[in-house]
Amino acid sequence: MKYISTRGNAPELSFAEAMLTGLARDGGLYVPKSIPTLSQDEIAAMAGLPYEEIAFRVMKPFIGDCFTDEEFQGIIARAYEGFRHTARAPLVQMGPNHYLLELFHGPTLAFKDFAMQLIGQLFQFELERRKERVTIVGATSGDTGSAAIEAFRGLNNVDVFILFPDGRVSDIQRKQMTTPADKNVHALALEGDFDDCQARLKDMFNDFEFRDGVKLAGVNSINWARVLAQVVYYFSSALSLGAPNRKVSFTVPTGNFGDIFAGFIAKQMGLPIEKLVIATNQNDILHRTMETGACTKAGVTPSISPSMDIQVSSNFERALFFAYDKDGDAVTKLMEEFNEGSFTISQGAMEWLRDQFASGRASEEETKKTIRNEFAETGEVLCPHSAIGVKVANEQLSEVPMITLATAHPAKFPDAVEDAMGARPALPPHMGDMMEREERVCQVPNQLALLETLIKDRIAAR
Ligand SMILES: Cc1ncc(COP(=O)(O)O)c(C=O)c1O
Ligand SMILES: N[C@@H](CCOP(=O)(O)O)C(=O)O
Repeated sequence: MKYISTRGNAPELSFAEAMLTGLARDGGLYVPKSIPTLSQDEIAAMAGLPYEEIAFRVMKPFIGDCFTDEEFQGIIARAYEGFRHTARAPLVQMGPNHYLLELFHGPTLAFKDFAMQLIGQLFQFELERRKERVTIVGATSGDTGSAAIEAFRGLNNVDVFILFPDGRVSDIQRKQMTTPADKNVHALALEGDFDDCQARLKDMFNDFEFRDGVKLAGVNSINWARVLAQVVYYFSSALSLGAPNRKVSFTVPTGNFGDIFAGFIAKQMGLPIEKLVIATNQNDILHRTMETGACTKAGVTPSISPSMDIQVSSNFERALFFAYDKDGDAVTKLMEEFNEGSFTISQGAMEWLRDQFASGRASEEETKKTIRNEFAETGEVLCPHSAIGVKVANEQLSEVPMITLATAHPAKFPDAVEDAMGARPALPPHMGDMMEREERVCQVPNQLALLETLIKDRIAAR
């Protein structure tokens, strides 16, 4: 199994190499050269199996010979043993044909734990085997950062630096990133928004002297291994509702497009998915693009769903690569135009995208109303991101069962939830004292050179 860049101008890599590399050296994102498929019988045979076994069968075709079966099964077992729900990703019925996939039972209460716990184990295994160390730099709008810190804290062969937008994450998200005392964890509050954090991260990858000097690695969904781990719960949830003999649809609260792209991969592998619905908040560049064919930056407006406050949606590039028939030059050109503010998608590519994805958006008021109404009608307390999914899913319901991804625990966003429904969701007991814990954070300007110097100095001081 080989991986190629969406910009067509970087070396082909194995799974392990692509995982440790992060962003391709031509600025693109790694994707599998061809997407492996599972037969309907192979999918049917997974019904009723534990999550870990489904994970093994779904991901194995993508890893080539990088790990033996025994090694990979051990890695998966260790990744999910800390989850607080035996099903790992349980389904809850919201209506006659609508289900919620609860993805917040991992250690940091967000769907990011599914991938981050796995790549934490994969990195440890691979770095020990190679006797190497790396510097992880991550950009976060709140959840990726906390999940990455939890997965990599305390490791000797990894330093983890997390850039988050100062003042634009929830208090709990900030505390999750700034309170771990481990010496290898560095929380950096950047002056700017998430797009600035992600842009500086990509700049660091494109500065080869810095990249090679610190042995830079990435754990955002630019890293293919992140996307792969997220493919699994599309299978596990669809199987619970009768796949492959019954089709299902998914609605996915979307920001950086990683989670819904994982759904696209599940479909390409043979999982019978009727619809994949992109749900955005008021920062609705993806919804506008799907409607008009023009992808135009409009600046980020802070919302009550801060983890989705994104305009430069990294993984959309992976979708474009497939929409343009794997033409790396065409993708490079679009991305260059986007750097200037906007690009227009060709009619053929747009038809392909509309065939693969539907879309919708939720305003701030609609999000709050959904939290309030769903609690009254079903008893389920939704986080604002999940509520956006539910609002958009409700507009797309049909005779095919709809699964909406609940991407975070409501207690990560207590102010927004309380404002919407008048009650404050409680944190699980292991995080009950979170607000009293002491913080360690460094405020940083949005300047590449200063950030690189800070990272190099911190590593040298270790
Ligand atoms: C809670 C939550 N929901 C939804 C999203 C959007 O996911 P993606 O970026 O994979 O589209 C994120 C972060 O990206 C998130 O943290
Ligand atoms: N919402 C994310 C943004 C980063 O997304 P990623 O999936 O590319 O890591 C966050 O919470 O940080």
